[in-house]
Amino acid sequence: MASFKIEGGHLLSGTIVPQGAKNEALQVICATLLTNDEVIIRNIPDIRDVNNLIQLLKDIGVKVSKEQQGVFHFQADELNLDYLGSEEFVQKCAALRGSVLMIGPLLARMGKAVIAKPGGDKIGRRRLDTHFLGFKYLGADFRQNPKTEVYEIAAKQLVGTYMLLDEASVTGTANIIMAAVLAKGTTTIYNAACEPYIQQLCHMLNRMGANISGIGSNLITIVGVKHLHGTAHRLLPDMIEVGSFIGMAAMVGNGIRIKNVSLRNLGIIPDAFRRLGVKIIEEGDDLYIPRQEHYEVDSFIDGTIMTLADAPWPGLTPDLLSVLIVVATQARGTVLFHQKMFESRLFFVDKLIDMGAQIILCDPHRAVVVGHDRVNTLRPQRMSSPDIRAGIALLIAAMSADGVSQISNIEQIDRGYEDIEARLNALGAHIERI
Ligand SMILES: CC(=O)N[C@H]1[C@@H](OP(=O)(O)OP(=O)(O)OC[C@H]2O[C@@H](n3ccc(=O)[nH]c3=O)[C@H](O)[C@@H]2O)O[C@H](CO)[C@@H](O)[C@@H]1O
Ligand SMILES: C=C(OP(=O)(O)O)C(=O)O
Repeated sequence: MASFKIEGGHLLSGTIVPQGAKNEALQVICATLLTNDEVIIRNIPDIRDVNNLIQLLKDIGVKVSKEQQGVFHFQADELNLDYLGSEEFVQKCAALRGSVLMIGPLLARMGKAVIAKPGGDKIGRRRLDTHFLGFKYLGADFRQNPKTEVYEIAAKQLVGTYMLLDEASVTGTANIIMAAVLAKGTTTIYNAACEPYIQQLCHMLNRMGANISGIGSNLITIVGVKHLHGTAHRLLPDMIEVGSFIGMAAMVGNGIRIKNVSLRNLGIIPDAFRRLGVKIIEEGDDLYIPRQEHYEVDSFIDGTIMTLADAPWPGLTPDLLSVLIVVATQARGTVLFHQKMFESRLFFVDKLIDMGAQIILCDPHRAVVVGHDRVNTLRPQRMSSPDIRAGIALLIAAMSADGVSQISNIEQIDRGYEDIEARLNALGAHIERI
């Protein structure tokens, strides 16, 4: 298990370029399974989750070649069907949540998929009901082995239909769309998730010959086609990384420019930081975050205490609440965070409390942060990263602390942030991988 040793108290300045979006990458890489032709994807981040998924695709016979940093060619013209059912493949899938996104394309193309309960963050129960209910609507047969937690899905012919999803699941929606593009007839998905990740997937599929409309809304219509062909696709900048850098710039920045953020795809993210009082200047498609001597939490119009809560897109993504919490620890004022979607994502605040933050964890879903207004800086600590976003939040907290901190289990951070210590050290951070 690797660790970061962080010498805090250094101000960061300069320009940082966000990597390609992890969650989009996981979807569109799986979508390459839908055609015999070559698909080229650009701006692929060099991170653990994406690299593990690419390896899984190679294992099942997809030809993958790297043209240059971030540019990969995929060709799924000869898949190894026997390996798909093997114990080894099923176990490898279990290590990576993104592997679940292979089910839709495999079902559409091969008529069957076998997958173990996927891994990912330890952030509470993460059911897959929406995925399987969607496949069932399309006529698939679903079986679960309760002992091995292996799921088997099979269908001779998927047939389009109307479906109302039980919740707007991000990967669930992507999976159902990928299954429906080659189904017979028309599929209508209501209560669909509509994150930029999903929009990008739909645009790519349409360029491959699919017929998807309603992109960007929660009502998606897919007219099935007989086959898809190759295309080229470029990933958007990772909006969660952009948000993480805004948080970092607010806490320890001395003027930070985040380049080419694709502002119109950030949705409400910059405004969530602005509600904590963080000044963000939009310059073309860049964000410039000046040094924040002080920042003051907004209140609601009626004067009541600010609440920041997650919600399905275009609401605030749950993936940024951990970073927003760290930023709030040094704001002037009080804010209530309500993490509605996940059950265990707030427990990491214990570590911030150990660092001297004033936080009341009301219950697993709600935490009140009373900001220090920079009067007291956080204290250095030894801690472990429970999940990817808590990991980056703790890294930001450690960079702001006066002294040397250590964060273990940084493999969680590596799941989603490319070469993070080198990129932050280039701005003036003092982070060492040990
Ligand atoms: C690989 C990937 O893309 N992962 C993202 C994806 O995970 P993933 O697609 O697995 O997450 P889901 O959207 O399925 O659900 C996330 C959680 O939110 C709950 N839920 C979901 C929708 C809803 O309307 N109400 C509700 O309460 C679910 O029960 C679950 O506990 O979306 C999550 C929610 O944005 C993000 O945190 C993950 O980073
Ligand atoms: C929860 C996340 O990832 P995953 O869904 O892959 O666990 C995340 O990216 O914040």
